[in-house]
Amino acid sequence: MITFHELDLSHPVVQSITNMGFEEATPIQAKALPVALKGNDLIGQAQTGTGKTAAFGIPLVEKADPDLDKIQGIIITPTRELAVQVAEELNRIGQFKGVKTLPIYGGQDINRQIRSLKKRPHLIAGTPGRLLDHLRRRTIRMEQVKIAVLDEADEMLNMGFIEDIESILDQVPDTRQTLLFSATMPEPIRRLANRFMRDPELIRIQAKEMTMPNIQQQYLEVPQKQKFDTLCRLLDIQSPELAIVFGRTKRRVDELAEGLNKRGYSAEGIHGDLSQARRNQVMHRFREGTIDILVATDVAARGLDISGVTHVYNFDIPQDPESYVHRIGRTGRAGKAGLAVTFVTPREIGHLKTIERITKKKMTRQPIPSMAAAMEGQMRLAVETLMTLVHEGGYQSYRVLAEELLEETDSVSLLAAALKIITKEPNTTPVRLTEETSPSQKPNHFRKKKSHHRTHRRNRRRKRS
Ligand SMILES: Nc1ncnc2c1ncn2[C@@H]1O[C@H](COP(=O)(O)OP(=O)(O)OP(=O)(O)O)[C@@H](O)[C@H]1O
Ligand SMILES: [Mg+2]
Repeated sequence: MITFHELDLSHPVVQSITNMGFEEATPIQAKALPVALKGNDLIGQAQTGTGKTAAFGIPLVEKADPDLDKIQGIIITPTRELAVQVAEELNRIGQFKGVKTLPIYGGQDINRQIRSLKKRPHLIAGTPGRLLDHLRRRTIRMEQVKIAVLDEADEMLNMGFIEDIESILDQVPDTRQTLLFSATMPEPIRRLANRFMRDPELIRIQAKEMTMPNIQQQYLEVPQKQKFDTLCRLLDIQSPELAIVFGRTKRRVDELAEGLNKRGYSAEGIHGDLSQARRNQVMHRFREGTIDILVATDVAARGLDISGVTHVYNFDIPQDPESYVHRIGRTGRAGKAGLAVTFVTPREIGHLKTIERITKKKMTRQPIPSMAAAMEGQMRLAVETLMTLVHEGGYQSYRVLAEELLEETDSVSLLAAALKIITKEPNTTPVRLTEETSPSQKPNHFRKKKSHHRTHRRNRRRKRS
């Protein structure tokens, strides 16, 4: 194990890392930091939730000069939410050194961004389209950029961002250092990446499986029409602290969020058709626990780090194994435990097997839970709620009333009635979902279809986020 003191970092950087509660470097950090600090290009691959952000964030902050009022590093991310999150983590790493990072993304008022840029951030985390926009307007200049990072590099290339990324990197001085990170790095992507990089060192944390061992993986074979009731029962039985439910399309996400609310769960949906203000609001409410179920398209599959996500439900089976790995990786982060449950219709079993083969990990089959099991789960939760209160106290003012009641009625009847009141009995309000098609049996089919036509790429990008 390597502590951050052994890594030759400056005092203010060590101070902020300590302040963030990091004690030891994670394996990818231990291997990538010395290479990145030395100034070499690198391709870093390690499983989800293992601290890749700090693996590039620490060198970015370490190499930035807080007294130079110029942009000195850029991080390109596939989604807006990820740009925001990466900027936040880098601001924490830079807090004592005085290195500031600004997120720049589409859907936010450009004039407001221009005003923020005038405050002279040292680092920028942004999405490709909006970064290019600022470069064209010359509101971002990159003459002083020394490090460029592509986070979730393979996803950006899948999404057809390659030309945008090339145009951005074209404007960064050739002497720059380039770092590329992702939990998944298919071979063709690595070859392609070499175009942007000089002699990159490949740093891979070798693992038997693509997924983290602390994520328990299960699947249920469920007919399409029973999926929603099954999800509700699982939620009743498992009572997740925070859960993400992934749906295939935007319509699916809207319908699922609405259906869950009808049945008394506190859920909100996020996808690329919502206004950016709304997307930010939903993420904020989920992070602080105001809602406990986030229903999402794959827009939330990459990189998002929300502590307390205990469960991931793939309501619709993901399109390809990479997407599966990233989706379930929203739980089980930083060593915590997590449970991932995937629904598969009888005709999708072949697709599930493909995912298992590529991730080199078997999912455990679970039966469809019964209504009685859901009821039992909710009763157990009621008892837990009650016992927590008993231990915590704070019900003194109810004691006299309780004693009076006990004079007239027996204690078991009283307690049983009280439990019935606090138990949320399974709700069976009818909910109808529009049918969705299954993913293609050829998991990577859309990746092979390359188009260099700009409008086409833009359309596809919009469809995916
Ligand atoms: N050395 C460390 N010690 C303890 N916690 C850490 C350490 N490094 C990072 N973390 C925490 O671990 C969590 C996951 O980190 P991060 O988001 O960087 O993972 P990632 O590898 O980028 O995952 P993904 O592939 O999903 O993007 C974060 O909450 C981060 O603050
Ligand atoms: Mg990440």
